[in-house]
Amino acid sequence: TCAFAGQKKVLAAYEEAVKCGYSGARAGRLHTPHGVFDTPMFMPVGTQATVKAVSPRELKEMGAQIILSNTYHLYLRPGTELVAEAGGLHRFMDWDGGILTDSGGFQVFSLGPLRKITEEGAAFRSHIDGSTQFLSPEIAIKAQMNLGADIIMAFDECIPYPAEYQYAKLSTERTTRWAERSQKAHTRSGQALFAIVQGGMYQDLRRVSANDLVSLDFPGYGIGGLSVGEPKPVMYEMLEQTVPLLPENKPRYLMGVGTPDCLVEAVRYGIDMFDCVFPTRVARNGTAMTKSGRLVVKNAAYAKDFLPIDENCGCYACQNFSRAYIRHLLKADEIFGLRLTTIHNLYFLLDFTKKMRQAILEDRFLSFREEFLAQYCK
Ligand SMILES: Nc1ccc2nc(N)nc(O)c2c1
Ligand SMILES: [Zn+2]
Repeated sequence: TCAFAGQKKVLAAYEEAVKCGYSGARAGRLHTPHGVFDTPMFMPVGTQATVKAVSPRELKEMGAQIILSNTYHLYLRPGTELVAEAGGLHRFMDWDGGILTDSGGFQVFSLGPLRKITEEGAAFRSHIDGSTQFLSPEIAIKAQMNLGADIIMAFDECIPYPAEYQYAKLSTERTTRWAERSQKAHTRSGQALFAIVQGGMYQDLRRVSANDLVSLDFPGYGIGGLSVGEPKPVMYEMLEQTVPLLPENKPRYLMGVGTPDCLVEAVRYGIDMFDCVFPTRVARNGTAMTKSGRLVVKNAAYAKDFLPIDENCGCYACQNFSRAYIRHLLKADEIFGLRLTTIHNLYFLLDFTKKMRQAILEDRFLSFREEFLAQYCK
């Protein structure tokens, strides 16, 4: 194992514990006002100030450290001033762990039906009431300061896939100018602002974006514009181009990823943080995640299967209930069924990142990756 390299800096400081093997994989610790958290880490998504179908107490029990919320949604409803009056997002949703808020960049482009992007910002129609709305770096940062998350994101444009080179170039350059405006608008101490690398699927634009943002000196870096429909090998190629340009002593956050096979590849390239709606979303249509792939517990095959989803899983669902019972609940549209599949899927990913961290610390990450990928069918 390589030597320890850590330097303590204020907020979202990244203390690299161990770098191993011939991969970029590393195990670190992220310092925030709400605690010190282990990486690699998976962050459950709580878009509207709740991780759908589970309580903060259950999240704590399953080992969640930092959870995500979305500025776009909370800005539209109930409003970020209201959350500030309630004492901030931690108080509002009774979560005393870490919170990271996304800036709205992605949601505007994926949710807002009508949108117009200018140098100033993005005009869009609210998906709730169709009203005309506008987000800019200044508005998005002010909203995130109101919410009071430990880590907030610069306002960016998530470039759609595919995109013409020229469009990707102009958009990436604008995202860098927006990052600078985000930095200037960010006046709340005790809160870390991460920039977001863009560049589409173009190696040179990815490198320019990373270099420009690193020279603006942020405490951490998101990698955006990926997991937007591109083939996985293309995503990995963009990681290979981008991650080595980001400072070793700062956290790297791959946004919107993902499935376990993507996580283990991204960790190999040196990613520390992940978020994805996938585990909670597929849980709600009765799909459970296992180390051998997906198990659609709603299928008739499990009607009389009295084993748990996964016999080796330590989660509340697998410790107490059978596939037959969970299938029955899902078929009967019982809310508890969704809760059990959600609890299992979140526990599975949180436990998976813990296993990757352990493998890195014991300098056996590359063999861990091999074994996992051999068993996991995509
Ligand atoms: N795949 C994703 C997911 C979330 C994102 N959020 C922001 N702000 N920007 C992106 O490019 C994202 C990409
Ligand atoms: Zn389980």
